[in-house]
Amino acid sequence: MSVAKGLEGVVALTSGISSIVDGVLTYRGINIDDLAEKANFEEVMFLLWKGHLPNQEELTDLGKQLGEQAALPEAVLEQLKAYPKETHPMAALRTAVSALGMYDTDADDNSQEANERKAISLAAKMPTIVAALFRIGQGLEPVAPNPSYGYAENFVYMLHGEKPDETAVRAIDKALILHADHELNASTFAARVTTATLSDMYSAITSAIGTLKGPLHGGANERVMAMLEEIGSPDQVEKAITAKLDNKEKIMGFGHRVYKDGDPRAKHLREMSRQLSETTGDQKWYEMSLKIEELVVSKKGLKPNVDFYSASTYHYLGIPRKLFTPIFAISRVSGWTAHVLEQYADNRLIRPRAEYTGPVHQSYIPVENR
Ligand SMILES: CC(=O)SCCNC(=O)CCNC(=O)[C@H](O)C(C)(C)COP(=O)(O)OP(=O)(O)OC[C@H]1O[C@@H](n2cnc3c(N)ncnc32)[C@H](O)[C@@H]1OP(=O)(O)O
Ligand SMILES: O=C([O-])CC(=O)C(=O)O
Repeated sequence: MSVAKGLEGVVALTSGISSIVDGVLTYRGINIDDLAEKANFEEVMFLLWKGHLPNQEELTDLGKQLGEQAALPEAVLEQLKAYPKETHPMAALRTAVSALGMYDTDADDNSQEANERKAISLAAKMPTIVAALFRIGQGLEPVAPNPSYGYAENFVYMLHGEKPDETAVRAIDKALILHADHELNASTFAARVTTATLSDMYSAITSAIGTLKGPLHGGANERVMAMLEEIGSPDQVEKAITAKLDNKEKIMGFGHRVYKDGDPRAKHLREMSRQLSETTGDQKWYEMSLKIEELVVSKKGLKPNVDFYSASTYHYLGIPRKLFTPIFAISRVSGWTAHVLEQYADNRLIRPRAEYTGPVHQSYIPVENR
């Protein structure tokens, strides 16, 4: 047996959802550059789930369903208030999504129809959970969703309790589009492994959230912000990054298992960060990020991934850093659930092998002789 450590380069399954070919990312064959500029996130969710862009009637219907299903079961809302205050919102989100499964009487109905309904319900409820966790953490009452708002608009509304401004809504909407799906990344793989045992969608999404939380995956965006705050100002960048690299520390938000010549999503987030640095009049975070990019590219040949400029972008939007990875999850649940649907449609248990490297020919020794 030959081992591909980290499964690098292993093609584990076929998928018709998103592709990365020669550094170009597409959802259902549509370049994400196009989607980021022209679509809204509701269209992208529909595209991922159904395989084609919605017509106006389908889009209106999806918006209606998302609005109707955004409220949480009262018991789940009460649970959120009982979680320890210092819990990371990704841990709380993982637990809350798992709890949602217990309040869905169809949780174990794995028909296509029931799973499509659950995909919409999960996508509708995750922003409500994240916004409620944020407000509870601030000692505030959660704000109930407003079904008349669009998806990104409703999320920002539930965070702050007031009608959000258009710039913030469009920025969040675009970020959600850019994070929606990404072929067989670690959290999507986790969701598919869980699904392939014929377990339920809530279990698969719980696995995926736990996997996204890690700093080598979605958890990197929060660490990027921590690094920017730790460095403090553009004139400290060179010293701090050189020290980290000399110390063999990884620079969060750089490098990628698949993209070796740059992540196509990063340019959109870089531009969003630049624009927000101008509109807020606060250049510091964007300038620091640019300097870090220049240094890491020249010293290590590593380019920023999707997590790098999302950090300064969210910061400019007034979002606290503990919510960065939960916002990633709010977007990626669209891709995860699309992959769960695809896995059920043509399932086979996912069970690779391990090369055994432990001791051999050992005998049992009774406890009194050990
Ligand atoms: C949404 C996402 O999940 S995007 C990725 C988010 N994660 C991060 O930003 C964390 C920082 N980046 C990393 O840890 C990695 O680049 C990963 C996890 C994204 C990819 O990992 P892999 O494909 O396994 O690459 P691996 O970790 O083996 O790195 C290869 C070499 O590049 C170096 N390297 C990779 N990324 C970085 C980095 N960010 N900073 C410094 N060095 C790095 C490694 O130290 C290694 O060097 P070596 O060969 O001298 O030991
Ligand atoms: O594909 C990966 O390995 C990680 C990534 O960029 C993502 O999940 O968006």
